[in-house]
Amino acid sequence: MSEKDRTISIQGVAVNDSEGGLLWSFGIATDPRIEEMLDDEEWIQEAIAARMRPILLTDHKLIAITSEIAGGYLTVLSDSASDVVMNFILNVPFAYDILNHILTDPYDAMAVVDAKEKVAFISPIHEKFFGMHNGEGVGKNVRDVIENTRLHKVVRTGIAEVGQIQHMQGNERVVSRHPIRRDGKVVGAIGRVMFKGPQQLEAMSKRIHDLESEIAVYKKETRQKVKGEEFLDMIIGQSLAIQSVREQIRKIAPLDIPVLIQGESGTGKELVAQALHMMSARQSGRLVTINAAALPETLVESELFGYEAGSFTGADRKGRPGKFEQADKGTIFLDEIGDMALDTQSKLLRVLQDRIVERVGGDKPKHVDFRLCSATNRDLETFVEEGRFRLDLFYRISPVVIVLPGLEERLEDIPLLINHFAADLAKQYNRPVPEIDPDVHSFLMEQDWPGNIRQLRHVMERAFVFCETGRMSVADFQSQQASMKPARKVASVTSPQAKTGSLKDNLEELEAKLINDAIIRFKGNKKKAAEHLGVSRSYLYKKLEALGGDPD
Ligand SMILES: Nc1ncnc2c1ncn2[C@@H]1O[C@H](COP(=O)(O)OP(=O)(O)OP(=O)(O)O)[C@@H](O)[C@H]1O
Repeated sequence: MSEKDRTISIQGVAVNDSEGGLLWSFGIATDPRIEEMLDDEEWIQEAIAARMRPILLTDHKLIAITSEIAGGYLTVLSDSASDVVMNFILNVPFAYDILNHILTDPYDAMAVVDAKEKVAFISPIHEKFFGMHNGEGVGKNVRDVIENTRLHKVVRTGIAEVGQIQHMQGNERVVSRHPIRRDGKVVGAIGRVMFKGPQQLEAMSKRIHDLESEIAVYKKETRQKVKGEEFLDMIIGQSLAIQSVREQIRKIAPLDIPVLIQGESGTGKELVAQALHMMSARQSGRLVTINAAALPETLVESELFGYEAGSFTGADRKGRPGKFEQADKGTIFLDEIGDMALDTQSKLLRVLQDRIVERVGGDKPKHVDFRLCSATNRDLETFVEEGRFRLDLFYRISPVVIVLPGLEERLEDIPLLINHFAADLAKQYNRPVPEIDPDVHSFLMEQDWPGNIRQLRHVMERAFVFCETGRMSVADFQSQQASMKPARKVASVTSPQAKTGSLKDNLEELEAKLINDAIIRFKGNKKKAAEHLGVSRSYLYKKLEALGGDPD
């Protein structure tokens, strides 16, 4: 503050004798209203006690500071600052003491600079901290007094800096710096530094850090859960059987244990594998699918383990990671594992035991971290008995087994599935969602579904594509009846010719008939026949083989 400012703010002075009588007044203190106040001993005693007293006149707001002097009292009257300051002094009888506390608080030091960046005030504790004696810093440029200060910058920019860390005397301190304005103009800046014990600060910062990490973990878990639940919701159905499947997935997914998914073709094994992956902690890794039935024997090793550059003719110049490497930190989904050649089974077993892969043509074994999920529509136990599947591999892949029900075990889910596919197909073909006649539900619930949900989807798709009215009726499905004979009626037609009365024999016979019809209808084209039946090609080949037909 300049000399000029200082004289301007003092508006008047008065001297009282020791009895409280007014002896002399100067400036605004000569105003009769003020003189009357000052001439009152009680008022003087109260002013002494409070150290600061407000004087509110209609045209003036003043602050009186009264001190004892030899033989009487001296009162200095100055202009009040803002209304807030005035209210503070008016309402807090110990306002002076608070100001004194703020200026001398040993845990919360203060420094004030003027517009010329000179130190106008610095708390005694702060001065001591910098090894200066009382008053030594005042009047000096703040940069020469406070290490790493930015108060001069705050004076220049007028921008506050709150909660920053300042390195001083080998310590990290939390500081806040604020510009101070009068009539909109920056007249100085105030800096405050927390001098709390370093242990307290460290403990506080550690606690904040711990809480932040905890929150991050919860956030990640919630995100994973929400994302995972979306995949679980994709498994449509409210039957007890499908509810139990969803419950098993929920329980098993977070555990890093191998899972075997068993179920007929088209029952949703791949959907389950996706949900298991997305509901596990590995969801940000990849879900890599290997179709074991389609693995060409000559390329098994390079497919599964990858290869190094130039390891065989036709190999990629840079080399390529195999499926296991791609699944590192993720999940490997071995689909149709029952159809895996015995030789390949041994190779697979080695990786499952050691979790180490070596690229073809390479010499650097690599550890891979994956969760194993396998699926089959085969009866693996029988395969093991027949020597077509390794027992040790069977144990490795099946600590937990999820068995998916065939569609005939949950016919009550058909209406839900129909609605789901209708909405899905409408999206896929960019058409409005069709209305569905209620008797479509009962009609489709009466059919036989050897190809399960995949077959139901195909049937829906064909009907949807040809339905031009925006309303699907039974007629839209009747044309496809060759591929979905009514289960109950067919059973009664075929039972007289069946070898025995058992359901299994009847179903096998019916299946053989349907396959035969499809092969005839598509003039031996197995791809089309499999599509029409809603089964995978490999399933059709196996069936033809079993029926003694020519799979090729
Ligand atoms: N519960 C279900 N809800 C909705 N769609 C399903 C459901 N189950 C299967 N699907 C759908 O049926 C089709 C076949 O499912 P998926 O490929 O998962 O069967 P799969 O058991 O793996 O068959 P395959 O053994 O022939 O490979 C997919 O289009 C899938 O989205």
